[in-house]
Amino acid sequence: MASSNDHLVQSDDPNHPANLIPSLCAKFWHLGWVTGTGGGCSIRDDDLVYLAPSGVQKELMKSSDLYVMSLAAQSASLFKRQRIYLREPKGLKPSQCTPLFLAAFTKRRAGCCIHTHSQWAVLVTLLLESQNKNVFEISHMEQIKGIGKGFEKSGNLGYHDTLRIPVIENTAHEEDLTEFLEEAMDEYPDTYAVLVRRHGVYVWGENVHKAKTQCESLDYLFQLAVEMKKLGLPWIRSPELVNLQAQYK
Ligand SMILES: CSC[C@@H](O)[C@@H](O)C(=O)COP(=O)(O)O
Ligand SMILES: [Zn+2]
Repeated sequence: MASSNDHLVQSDDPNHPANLIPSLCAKFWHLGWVTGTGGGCSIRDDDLVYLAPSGVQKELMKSSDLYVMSLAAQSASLFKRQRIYLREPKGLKPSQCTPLFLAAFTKRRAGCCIHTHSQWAVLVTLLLESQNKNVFEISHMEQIKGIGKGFEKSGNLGYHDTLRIPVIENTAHEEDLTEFLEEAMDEYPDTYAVLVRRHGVYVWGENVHKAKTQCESLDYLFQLAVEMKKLGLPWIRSPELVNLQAQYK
C-alpha cells in the first residue's frame, strides 16, 4: 500500500499540503514553535489528512516523509485507536499529535491544525497556574481582531471583545490529551485554540491561511501578556479606565 500511494505526496504545487507542511514547519522553527522535534502541523484537504512523522526534526521534513489518511475511513472505523493510512513512509511512526489534529478536523471541520511549543504559550500557562486559572483572557488589544468569532460564525472578534483561550493540564503521553482537548472544545465552542499547561498550544482554522494567522496573532498576544505581567499591567482593561476614556471623548 505504501509505495503505491506515493503520488498522494508528490506535486509541483507549493500549495499542495504535502509541500506546505514541510515549508510551514521550516518557518515555524525560526519562531521557536517546533524546535527539538516538538510541535507540528497537519492539513486536511477535503477527506485527505496529511500528517508528519513522530520525533523528527520538523523543520527538515520532506514531503516523502508524510503520512496520508482518509478522515471518513477513520471516523467509520470501529476501533478508534487503530488508524488506517493510505500512505505510510517506511521506518517512521506517525506524530503523537495525530488524535488531537483529528479532533480539530472532525469536531470543528478545520482545514489545518498547528501545535506549537512556543515559550510564550508555555509562560502564559505558568502565569495562569500561579493564579489557579484554566482560561487565558485578554481584552482591548488590536491583535484580538486577528481571531475569528467562532465555529460557523462569520467575521473576526472586535477590539471591544474579550478573547478567551482554555487551558488543559498536560499528560504524560500526547494522545492522552485528546479527551481533555475535546472537552475544552465543548466548553468553549467558539475557541480556535487550546493551551496545554507547561507544554504549548493547539491552534486551528478553517484553512491553512486562517490557522497560520490565528496562531501568529495568538503567539503575539501570549508574548504581550507575559511582558504586561512583568510590568504589572492587567490583561483585562479595568472599567475605570473605560470610564475615563468615555469622559474625554
Ligand atoms: C520534544 S518531544 C515533544 C512530543 O512529545 C510532543 O509534545 C510533540 O509536540 C511532538 O510529537 P511528535 O510525535 O514528534 O509529532
Ligand atoms: Zn507537543
